[in-house]
Amino acid sequence: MNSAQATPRVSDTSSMAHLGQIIAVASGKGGVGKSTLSTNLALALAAQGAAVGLVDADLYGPSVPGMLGIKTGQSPSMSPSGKVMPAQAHGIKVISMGMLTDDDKPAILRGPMVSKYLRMFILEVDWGTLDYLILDLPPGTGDTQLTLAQSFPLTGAVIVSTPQDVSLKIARRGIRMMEQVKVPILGIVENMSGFTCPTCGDVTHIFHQGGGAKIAASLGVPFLGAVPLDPAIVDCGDDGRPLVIAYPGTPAAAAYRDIAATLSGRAQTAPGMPTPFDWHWADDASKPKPSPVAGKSGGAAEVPVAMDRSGGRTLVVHWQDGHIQPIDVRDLRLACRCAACVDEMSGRAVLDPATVPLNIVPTRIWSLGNYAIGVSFSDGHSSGIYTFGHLRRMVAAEVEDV
Ligand SMILES: Nc1ncnc2c1ncn2[C@@H]1O[C@H](COP(=O)(O)OP(=O)(O)OP(=O)(O)O)[C@@H](O)[C@H]1O
Repeated sequence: MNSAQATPRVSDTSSMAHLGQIIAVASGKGGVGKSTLSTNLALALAAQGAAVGLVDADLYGPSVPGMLGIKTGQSPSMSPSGKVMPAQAHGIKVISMGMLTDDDKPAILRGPMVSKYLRMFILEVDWGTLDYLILDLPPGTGDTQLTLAQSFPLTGAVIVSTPQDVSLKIARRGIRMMEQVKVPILGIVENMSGFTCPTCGDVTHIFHQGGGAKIAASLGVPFLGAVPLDPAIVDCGDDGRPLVIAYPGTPAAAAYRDIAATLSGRAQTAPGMPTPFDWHWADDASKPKPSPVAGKSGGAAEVPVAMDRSGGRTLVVHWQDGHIQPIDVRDLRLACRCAACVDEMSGRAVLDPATVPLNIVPTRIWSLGNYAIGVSFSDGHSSGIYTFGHLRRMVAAEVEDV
């Protein structure tokens, strides 16, 4: 187990509050359309009126400047306070390694330098006050992902996949990696999921459909939408005018806007409970404060407004729609979906309920973004992430095989 797994992170959100929601766009493998999604998502959020920054965190193969028509190889100017001025393109602020080097000369950087540049891109850029900072991660599960997850209070990650089984399996691995480093999964996007006819605009499904939605359901994370394959996206990438700007009427542009609307809707379902919190179960220290807004019918089903304990063995979750849900703490342990408890590929349970002590209790419960909680238990297990959706859907049947 590495240090990221051993030491759950409790975010210090206060010093980075001006960055707004920090959303990482990730994929298990390259070429699935991550940079295209990051760029169009950032523009779609900006079109809703949000202040948006975009970090091209792919230091080795920066593609965002090309997609946005930003000049490369020119040193950015500095603000009077000594911060790097981001480029401005189509109403969003952007920083990329491509702005510092010619884009045909990929950066050769050792691990510590990767970390240094990423910190600079996030902390030493004059972002002003943002609603969203979108991070376009390089493909895979390496240094960049770990640095970002461990150093910054990410609101969560959007995972991009394509419909082929192999991609979806790799996406599942990416999700597991994010969960291991305690980054909540905001959802999965299936890209290139059907073909948009350039003549009539109809979408034909040339690969099988629905794999992204199925994986999302099996992992208990939201499915954010499917973006069809559209040849115009490639031309837009080459022309520096992303699809939502150049061809806003296409099905793919509508898909990007829907994804942005879903993500921002989720961000706005607050106020839930104030975060961050780090609740010590035994003495009730640092118990999460309840939301200023009490639960009532018509509220959101998957937003908790308070958490409590009852009798030492029951976690009581009060939801925004007024539902009060008692959860036995051993059931909570048995419902863990981390890679050690559920097989990564098949989704089958690996945890043997007989190995979980009857008197198990949580030791700590902490907030992860505004989307999930992490729990460490008295048996030493602490790698599970419980999204609010997962908690809400926990029913006796899920844990009846005790
Ligand atoms: N829905 C789509 N329809 C057609 N082409 C697409 C679509 N999405 C992305 N592309 C094209 O696929 C190629 C790869 O996209 P992109 O660079 O966004 O992928 P990536 O996952 O960020 O790749 P990398 O791993 O290199 O960072 C680009 O040429 C892009 O224009």
